[in-house]
Amino acid sequence: MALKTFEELYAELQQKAATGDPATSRTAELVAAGVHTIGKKVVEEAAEVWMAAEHEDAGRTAEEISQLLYHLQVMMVARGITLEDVYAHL
Ligand SMILES: N=c1c2ncn([C@@H]3O[C@H](COP(=O)(O)OP(=O)(O)OP(=O)(O)O)[C@@H](O)[C@H]3O)c2ncn1[C@@H]1O[C@H](COP(=O)(O)O)[C@@H](O)[C@H]1O
Repeated sequence: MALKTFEELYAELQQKAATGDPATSRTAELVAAGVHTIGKKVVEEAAEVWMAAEHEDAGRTAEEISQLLYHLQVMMVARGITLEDVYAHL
């Protein structure tokens, strides 16, 4: 299985937000829905990471973390925040 990097996912999501069809792209659908909707997903996925870390195995926790990272990237794309904007604070 070819693994996707954080940078590759971000580039894909930028493309989906710009040209994707909300009927077939979850990213385009979320970006069209807006920051309020995306923010609720970020909080929901963060809670799922916490619950998985406390009560489930590492594999399930990793899956929830991937969903949180996805939704954080969707928020970045929706707000026009680049990877460099974030890396500058790390
Ligand atoms: N990595 C992800 C990814 N992770 C999570 N999700 C979405 O987040 C959902 C998981 O959250 P939930 O379990 O809460 O799902 P849900 O209950 O159906 O969500 P709600 O509709 O209720 O809000 C999944 O069903 C996906 O819709 C993702 N959607 C897309 N990607 C990747 O993003 C790229 C672009 O995808 P599209 O924009 O869909 O083409 C592709 O590489 C995808 O693999």
